[in-house]
Amino acid sequence: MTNKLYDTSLSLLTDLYQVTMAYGYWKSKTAEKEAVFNLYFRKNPFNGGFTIACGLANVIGYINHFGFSKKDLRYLRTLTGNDNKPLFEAAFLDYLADLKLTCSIEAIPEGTVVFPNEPLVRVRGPILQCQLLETPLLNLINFESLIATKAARLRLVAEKDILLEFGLRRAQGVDGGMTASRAAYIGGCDATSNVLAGKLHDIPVRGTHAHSWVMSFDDEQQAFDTYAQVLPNNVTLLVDTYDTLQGVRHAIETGRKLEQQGHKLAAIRLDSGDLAYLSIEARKLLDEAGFQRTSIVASNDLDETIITSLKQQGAKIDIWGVGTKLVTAFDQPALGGVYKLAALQNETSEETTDRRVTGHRATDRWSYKMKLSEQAIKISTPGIQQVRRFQDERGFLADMIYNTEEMNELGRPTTMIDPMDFTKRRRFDANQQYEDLLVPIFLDGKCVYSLPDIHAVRARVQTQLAGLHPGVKRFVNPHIYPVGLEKGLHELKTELILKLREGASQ
Ligand SMILES: Nc1ncnc2c1ncn2[C@@H]1O[C@H](COP(=O)(O)OP(=O)(O)OP(=O)(O)O)[C@@H](O)[C@H]1O
Ligand SMILES: O=P(O)(O)OC[C@H]1O[C@H](OP(=O)(O)OP(=O)(O)O)[C@H](O)[C@@H]1O
Ligand SMILES: O=C(O)c1cccnc1
Repeated sequence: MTNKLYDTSLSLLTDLYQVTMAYGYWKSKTAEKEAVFNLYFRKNPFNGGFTIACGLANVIGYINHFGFSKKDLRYLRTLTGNDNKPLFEAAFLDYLADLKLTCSIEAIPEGTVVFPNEPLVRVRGPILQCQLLETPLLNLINFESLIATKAARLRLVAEKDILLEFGLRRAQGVDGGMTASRAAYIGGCDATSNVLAGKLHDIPVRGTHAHSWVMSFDDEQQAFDTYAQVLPNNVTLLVDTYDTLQGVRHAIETGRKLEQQGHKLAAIRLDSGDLAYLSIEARKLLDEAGFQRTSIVASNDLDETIITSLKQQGAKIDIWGVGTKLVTAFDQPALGGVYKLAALQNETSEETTDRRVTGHRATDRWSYKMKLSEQAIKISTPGIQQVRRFQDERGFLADMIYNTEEMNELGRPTTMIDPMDFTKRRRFDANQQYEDLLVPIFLDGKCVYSLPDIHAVRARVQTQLAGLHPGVKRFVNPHIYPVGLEKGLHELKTELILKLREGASQ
């Protein structure tokens, strides 16, 4: 976990504007006002049809260690405005020194398939605290979900083959590498080459050897034989340093010597050239020499498109080593998750106003909030949101976002409306099977969630993917999984948009 790596307070791991806004709330005496924020993304990455939720374990670690240390506060005290005077007054820093998070947080467990506009995390608590969490939560969830999704895509194309994550050397810094290794394993990799990730996250570690090993000997045969003598129980030989097929013959020769000593040649690795042609030819040479059980590993800038193509070409590859394009999410370097204010505790004076604004039943406690935009996709959804996933024995049918406050009053919602086209509606009858996806993680600042181990999270990804229709999982123009708003929430949102637009034009 992040905090194991950086043994220090991470509370300053945020954008300055979160601290200046926190100061603003404190100064204007609204810091304790209860707010609700939702964290969600607007588009699946890689032009795909699904996303894998990941990063919650690090969120829990971050929040459990939250607190401004003396050094943090000393640093904040040095910050100045454009008049060279301190940005924050001392009493605010004293407030931060004593600050303990009391937020209640619900989230969708790691390893769940999720879709655009669904709240992955919902934070409820004093607005100052919710605000301070925006940047770290986005940082933690966006990257890990992105990499877990990439790995899940690789797993889909690799099918039953072994998938190794080789990315550390190309990762975005130390934490990029550590976090990517964790998320890649959760998404579907079988092991990583990253030894520290193996130790900290309990991920299996695997590896072969580099060209330098071969180059450090006078000839390739000597290099292979020596490697096999030193590590007879872990022999995967990289055969492409000089001439790949000649390298395979040298590996076979080493394999024969290994067999005489009761060991086996586990695999050879191809790292350049035409991987389809070379793997087919290498397979022939190995089989003819009686090494049918020796596997072929391939690496070299692989991604899901190349692996698909290699499989279509009949490549004889059993193990895929994927680095750069996995850990850097090469074709889409960020998931665009956002964190938006969705409700604010009502005060008596606002209650009346809000009732008038929304004309809604359950607005006594909350003023619902949303961000308007010229772009429909950027309009946020108000409410204390939950996601209800309807399913049957064949898999997932649709996800309905609803307002938990409305549920208390209206009972079970049954009509779901497509947010992009309100004429598209779907009814779910009362005995339709469902699961509510967000579960309690923190209650008044106290962690109430017991984290599943990483292997269980990894297994969850596969069961979740099995619940999706194949069309949603295809890479080219995937079928769009239905996600809609519960009718009451749709109406609330529509009323609020109309009201805000009216207000803005006055
Ligand atoms: N048969 C194939 N079909 C599709 N893509 C392939 C095939 N064989 C290799 N590739 C991919 O083609 C890309 C470029 O390979 P290229 O031939 O430039 O590498 P190379 O021969 O190893 O050169 P270098 O030594 O610079 O790495 C790599 O991403 C590799 O995975
Ligand atoms: O290609 P990736 O998916 O990132 O997988 C990791 C790469 O790292 C190693 O190469 P190295 O960096 O030593 O040099 P190379 O690219 O010249 O092989 C390995 O041989 C792979 O090619
Ligand atoms: O073990 C390997 O073969 C390996 C590890 C990291 C990067 N490339 C290859």
